Amino acid sequence: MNAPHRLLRTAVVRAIETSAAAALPPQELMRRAAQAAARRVMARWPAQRVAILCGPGNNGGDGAMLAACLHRLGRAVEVWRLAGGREPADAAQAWRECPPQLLRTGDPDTGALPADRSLLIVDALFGIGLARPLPPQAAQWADWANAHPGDVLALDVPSGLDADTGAAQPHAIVAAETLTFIADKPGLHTLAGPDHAGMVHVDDLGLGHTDAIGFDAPGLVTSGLGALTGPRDHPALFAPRRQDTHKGSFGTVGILAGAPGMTGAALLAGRAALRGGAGKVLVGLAEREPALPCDPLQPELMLRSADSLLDHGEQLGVTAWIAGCGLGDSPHAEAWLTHLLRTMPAVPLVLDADALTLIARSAGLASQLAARGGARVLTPHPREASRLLGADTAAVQADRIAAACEIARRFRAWAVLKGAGSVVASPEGGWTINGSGNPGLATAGTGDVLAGLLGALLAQGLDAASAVRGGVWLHGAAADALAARGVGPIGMTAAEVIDAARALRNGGGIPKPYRGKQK
Ligand SMILES: NC(=O)C1=CN([C@@H]2O[C@H](COP(=O)(O)OP(=O)(O)OC[C@H]3O[C@@H](n4cnc5c(N)ncnc54)[C@H](OP(=O)(O)O)[C@@H]3O)[C@@H](O)[C@H]2O)[C@@H](O)CC1
Ligand SMILES: Nc1ncnc2c1ncn2[C@@H]1O[C@H](COP(=O)(O)OP(=O)(O)O)[C@@H](O)[C@H]1O
Ligand SMILES: [K+]
Repeated sequence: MNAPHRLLRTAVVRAIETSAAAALPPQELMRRAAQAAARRVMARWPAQRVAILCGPGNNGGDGAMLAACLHRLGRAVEVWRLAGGREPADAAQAWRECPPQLLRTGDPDTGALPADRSLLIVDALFGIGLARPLPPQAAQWADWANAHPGDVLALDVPSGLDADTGAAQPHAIVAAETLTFIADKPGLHTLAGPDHAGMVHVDDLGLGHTDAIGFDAPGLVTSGLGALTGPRDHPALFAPRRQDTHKGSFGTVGILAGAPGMTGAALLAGRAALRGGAGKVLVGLAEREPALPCDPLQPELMLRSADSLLDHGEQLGVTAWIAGCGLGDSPHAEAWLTHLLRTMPAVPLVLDADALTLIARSAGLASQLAARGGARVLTPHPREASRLLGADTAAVQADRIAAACEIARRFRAWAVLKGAGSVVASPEGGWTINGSGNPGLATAGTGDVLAGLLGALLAQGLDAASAVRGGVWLHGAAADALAARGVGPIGMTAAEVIDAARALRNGGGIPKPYRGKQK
């Protein structure tokens, strides 16, 4: 297995920074940050004129030192320095080293600079230290940078983006690229992070792999240390199948879903489970007498009534359950879910959509869930998460990592908090952010497809961590593969995601992460 792509919350970055700085000559980390930025500018923007916008703290210090480096390399570079602020020692030294003739007074947005791709703007206004709204002058400069037709390179974090949560202030910088220092940060990959950070590059400032750095803060480690999941983290998805196998080798998925009017949700989950590789898929429709005898477009699915499936799940050999997609929240739905939670307690279970609403409003169901022995997976979108936590949706989105970890802790289950940069939290307290996916998934039915894929992977015997993290990655990567060939993001459909996921598992090329805004 590859080393994980670490994501560190600011408190952990600060702890590493402090211990590393104590062991190094003064200014050394900032010097390394500026040199890394200069290397990136030389490689990616070899001919552009460079305008560097600097803030009052050490992020501005990085910018001042970058200006000095680029000047030494013969590049045309100009620097604007935000008025006011308390100047840390490293930044003060950086300004002493910045040749004064590079410094411009006034504002950069006067029309004197070229308004085209021949100008690179570097955002060194604020990094991980911004704890207040952008001051008015910084907001004005950021508006100008965001309207610029050429690229913006953000140092460490796009100014105005919260490095921990991905929450963006009004006027926050929208960068083509972010060069982030010491380690990658979760806020660059969830919520508004991907829209503001663009492509993220990491420079560890020579501190080595962050796993190897000792930092004396165990409390920070559980909450502050996570990982970004990418294609190399999920080898179990791509394991070749043995020849000597049969349909019983790949598990049976049982699905409790699809109240009248919502049959499609059940069928999408069923098709995703089948094409996600399950040997057999049984769909128990949430109707007394299902109106649909079979799915004419997927006749391999075995349709039953919910009662029949729940009564015979054990005989039918179900190896993973999915419940909730279009299930409804009627008393019948609650009774079926109660029945299911008592059924085959060692079998893995994925709860989505209405099943989450039912769990949220019944302490009895929640404790039945926690009492089960097999893997338990909850896949809320932010609204469903808010019900599970008894908080409002804004509070969930204000710290998606904290929300996902709290759901996992409270319900003793895996939690997938969906949306751009889905957060996956384990019942043991670990968290990851999924690095695949794009707005093509913002369409009805893709959540049903995710539930189907997760159920299929669990039924096939993947361990819970591989099934949940791998399934979430696969779902997003399928959408990325579709977008890369023009099937979306606009107009992508949930059913298309299923076939793209199947192609990836069978050796289809791994798509690059989707990045929407490229000038
Ligand atoms: N230290 C190191 O070893 C290394 C650090 N590195 C770099 O340093 C960055 C972190 O630097 P930082 O801590 O100085 O914070 P930064 O992001 O520059 O912003 C805070 C500054 O802005 C000020 N300020 C905040 N809000 C404000 C407002 N609304 N309006 C006005 N002012 C406001 C705030 O003032 P204060 O709130 O403290 O009064 C403070 O002065 C990090 O992201 C990386 O780029 C790298 O060189 C690697 C080595
Ligand atoms: N902008 C986006 N970027 C990445 N993934 C997204 C985006 N919008 C939606 N998704 C993903 O699509 C799925 C939507 O699930 P959900 O909201 O439950 O849809 P539905 O209930 O219609 O099936 C989730 O996996 C979510 O993470
Ligand atoms: K910045």
